Amino acid sequence: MAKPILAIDQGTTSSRAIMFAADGSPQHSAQQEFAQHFPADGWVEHDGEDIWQSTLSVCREVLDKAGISAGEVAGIGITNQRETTLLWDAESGELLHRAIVWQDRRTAEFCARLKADGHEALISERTGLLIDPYFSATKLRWLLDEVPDARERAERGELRFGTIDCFLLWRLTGGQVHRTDATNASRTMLFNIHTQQWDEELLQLLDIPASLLPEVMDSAADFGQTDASVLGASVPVCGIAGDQQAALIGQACFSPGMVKSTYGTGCFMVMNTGDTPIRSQNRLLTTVGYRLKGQTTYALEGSIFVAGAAIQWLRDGLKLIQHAGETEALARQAGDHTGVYLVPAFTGLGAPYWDPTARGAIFGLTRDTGIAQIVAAGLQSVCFQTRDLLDAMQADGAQNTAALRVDGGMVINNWVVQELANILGVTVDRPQVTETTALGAAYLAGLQLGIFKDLDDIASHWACERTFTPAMPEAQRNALYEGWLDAIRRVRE
Ligand SMILES: Nc1ncnc2c1ncn2[C@@H]1O[C@H](COP(=O)(O)OP(=O)(O)O)[C@@H](O)[C@H]1O
Ligand SMILES: O=P(O)(O)OC[C@H](O)CO
Repeated sequence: MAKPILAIDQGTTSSRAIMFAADGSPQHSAQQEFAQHFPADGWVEHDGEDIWQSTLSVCREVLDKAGISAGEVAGIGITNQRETTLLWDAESGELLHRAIVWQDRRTAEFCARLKADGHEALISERTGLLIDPYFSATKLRWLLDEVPDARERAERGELRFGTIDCFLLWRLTGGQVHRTDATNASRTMLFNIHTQQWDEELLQLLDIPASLLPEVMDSAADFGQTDASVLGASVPVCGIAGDQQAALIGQACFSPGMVKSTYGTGCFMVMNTGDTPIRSQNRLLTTVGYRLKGQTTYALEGSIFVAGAAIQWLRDGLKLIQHAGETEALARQAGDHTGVYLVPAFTGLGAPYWDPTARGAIFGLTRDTGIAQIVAAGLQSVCFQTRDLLDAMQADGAQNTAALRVDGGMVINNWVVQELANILGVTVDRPQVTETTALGAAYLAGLQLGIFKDLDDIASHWACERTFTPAMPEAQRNALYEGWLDAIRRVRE
């Protein structure tokens, strides 16, 4: 029997490892949360050592649970929170600063200056992105400017930059391999998605020394062998993709027009657009969906910064609930027309608004409003934000959005998924395996290892667990959504 595949899913709030059998079924998993640091308004950091230690520990735990040694694993696939930026010393591996997380807005002013100086057209054309603090480039520049001696050391070639995949690969290989894949590179705002190379002109514009950057590989490739001392044996790392692209693969969205939406800390809707990098007219991102055998498949993406994070805030900030799981029953109690809207713009608004200065608000409170109504509004905000994205995608010409494939930690909540179908007015399919991010990483590794023949072979493994069909009159759907748009207008004033 073919050996299993170990998938590492390094997410925003936790690190996970899942052992997949050679047929793609999940066998064992381990998960560890780690600390979030909020040193100033709009700043979000992770300790790179926490990321590394939690990843190592879940890998060891999952090997233990499976009762096998690392030598019995066919290969490793890595998927990761994207854009989050680290800088380390090439010799000692010492990190120069905590990771600046994708949600972090500290470079908003610098981004505004880049826009005012008229650089957006060039950056968009080359990278498919918009100028926003979300992407790695301005975070890296901030590190070079603010960490003592960093720029001088970078110019002497002593430092390495990496997104989380790249950092984990570096550590797993004992500091031997400095590589990333095309999906992660496409989120840096330094990578030319047409030529599939780091863009010299953008490096100059942003004052980033090229020696910092990793080699960019296909998403299924021989990235390197782990150092035997790390997991107890040397294992090949043969798949890497950013988590939203990995979910696209795990959801088998391989034909142009197929869309998936993942609900974790944030929400990311990604549509396969085939070999054409479609330029959005509605402030969506053009990005690399996956690159296999040198062939790039592009995608259109809508990124929302706060989805499950709103539920965490209800739990940890407002202390209205003790566990995310309680929200489903509360939302059912809330009643249909509460008129309460929660806009979770804690770190600004992502697609399609891209407003780093907006902040959150709750509207429509009355004496009848209680915990249930606020919780329901928190869950609904995720559905309304998805509607913003779907409308933008359809305005960009998306034809085939009759069914949306969903996954991520939030979709366990049946109320949310039903409400999503209601507010979108489209069918929503929830697959049997909702850990599609890790599954996508396992598929990539499996492709490289020859465990899966091709994308058709992978697609044949996708199975729907439940279909949610819209059950709300159109007039009600539109009236509810109008209320949301009004709330958005008010947080942006
Ligand atoms: N039953 C639930 N209802 C609503 N939200 C939930 C539920 N269970 C988990 N969540 C939310 O899902 C998120 C976790 O999803 P996950 O995919 O693990 O996130 P990430 O990969 O970003 O760390 C958390 O923000 C949590 O609040
Ligand atoms: O950790 P997640 O699942 O919320 O995903 C984070 C995204 O990759 C950020 O772009």
